[in-house]
Amino acid sequence: MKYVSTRGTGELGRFSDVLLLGLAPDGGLAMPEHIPAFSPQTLEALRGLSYPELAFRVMRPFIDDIPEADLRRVLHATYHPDVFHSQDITPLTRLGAASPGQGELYLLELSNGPSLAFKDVAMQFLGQIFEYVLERRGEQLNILGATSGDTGSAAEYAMLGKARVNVFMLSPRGRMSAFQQAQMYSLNEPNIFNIAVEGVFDDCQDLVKAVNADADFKARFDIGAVNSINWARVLAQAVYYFKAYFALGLPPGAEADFSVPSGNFGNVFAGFLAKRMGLPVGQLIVATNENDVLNEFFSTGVYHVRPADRVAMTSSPSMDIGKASNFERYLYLIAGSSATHTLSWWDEVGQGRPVDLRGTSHWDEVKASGLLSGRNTHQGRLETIRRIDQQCGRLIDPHTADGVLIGERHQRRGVPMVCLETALPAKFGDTVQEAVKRAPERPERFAGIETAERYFDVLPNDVETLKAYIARKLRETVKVQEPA
Ligand SMILES: Cc1ncc(COP(=O)(O)O)c(C=O)c1O
Ligand SMILES: N[C@@H](CCOP(=O)(O)O)C(=O)O
Repeated sequence: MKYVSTRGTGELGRFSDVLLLGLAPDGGLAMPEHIPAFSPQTLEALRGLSYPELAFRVMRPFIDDIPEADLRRVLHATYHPDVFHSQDITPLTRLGAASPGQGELYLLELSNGPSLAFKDVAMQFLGQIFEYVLERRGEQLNILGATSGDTGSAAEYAMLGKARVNVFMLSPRGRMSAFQQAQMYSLNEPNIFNIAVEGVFDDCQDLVKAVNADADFKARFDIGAVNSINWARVLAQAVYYFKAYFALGLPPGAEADFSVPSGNFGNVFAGFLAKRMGLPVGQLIVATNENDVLNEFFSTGVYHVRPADRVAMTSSPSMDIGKASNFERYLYLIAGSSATHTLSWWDEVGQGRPVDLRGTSHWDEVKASGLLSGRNTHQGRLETIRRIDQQCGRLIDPHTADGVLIGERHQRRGVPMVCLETALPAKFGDTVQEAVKRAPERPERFAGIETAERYFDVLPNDVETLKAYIARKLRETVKVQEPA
């Protein structure tokens, strides 16, 4: 399978190339040349497979430059019950019926991995596959990432002790939960560099893109990416939609709906990918918090990114995002894989102008694509956490609550609604406490983490300062020599 950029300047290579590349040189995102779809028979043959085998079958059409046996080995090492604390890796739990006469509500548990968020599912794969590809090529990778709280720790846990990888992780200073900050900043490892940026998540993400846009710096310092701008992240996330669908035990071809707490649009795009691959996904619900740029688009046809000073601090902080990176992949597909369209739309986005699809055939395509949306607020979040706790005996985190509430609003008679559990409540103790008047349980390994010593540097929102920092840290790191 060959990969191209959403903005169209030539081929990017095959899977291993785009894995290490992260972002395309023209600033676009890597996409497969086409999306292979399973026939109904092939799809049925996936039913009942173990997670690693299912992952192999779903990902294989996109990864044809790694020998089958090696890919299987990597996937079996990644998706191990010891890592995800469940034989099913991503178990599906029935919550009950939202209201009489409506379909059943389910929770897809994605957050039982090392960092207690859904990011682990794909990030653990990235840790393994990076190591495999870098080893084969004899190369080194310096990952530059941006986090609003969960990608950071998932990436750092996945890359801990990896000899060929360093992680530079940008986080918005003071805008993550106390647990999230402690989880990342307490790591004192030679290959991990935590950087608190004076800005919001979007500033961090823009810095990542700006560093990647400097071709000389990127090549000189082997800069790679772990955010969902990296195709491998999205691909690995598509697998759990298949797993959940088969776990529902529906008759062949019957539809299931999914509700996805959304910010950077990676998770819901992975669901859209699964749908395009032939999985009978009906509605894909894009659930946002008060930072509702995506809800605005799906309700009006206008995508208008929010400048940093208009990104609110909310009680689902990991979704405090005003620019959704993977939205570019979605619009690229909506436009029939047209890089010309994406290029002109992102030219507008780059200049702070809206992309307005109202009255166009593209808007018809959007409406036919199955994506719908809704927006939640602090009050709705608290009430949902409380209600699901009381009615179902299940404590959920604030982001998952956004997904559950908006999912319920879109429920269809007789169609199951699967709500993605994107983090565990332990990560957002204050909000959960406010909702149910008790502290969420946390795994023993995180006891008292908030009081641990913290290791991070503070940088201004400035790309040249960041590049100088990376260069200096790599010079100082004994095991990484500055390239000649
Ligand atoms: C807990 C949680 N929920 C939801 C999201 C939103 O997911 P996405 O950015 O893939 O839309 C994030 C961050 O990405 C998150 O950390
Ligand atoms: N919510 C994320 C932000 C980045 O998302 P990603 O999926 O693009 O890595 C976070 O918690 O860091």
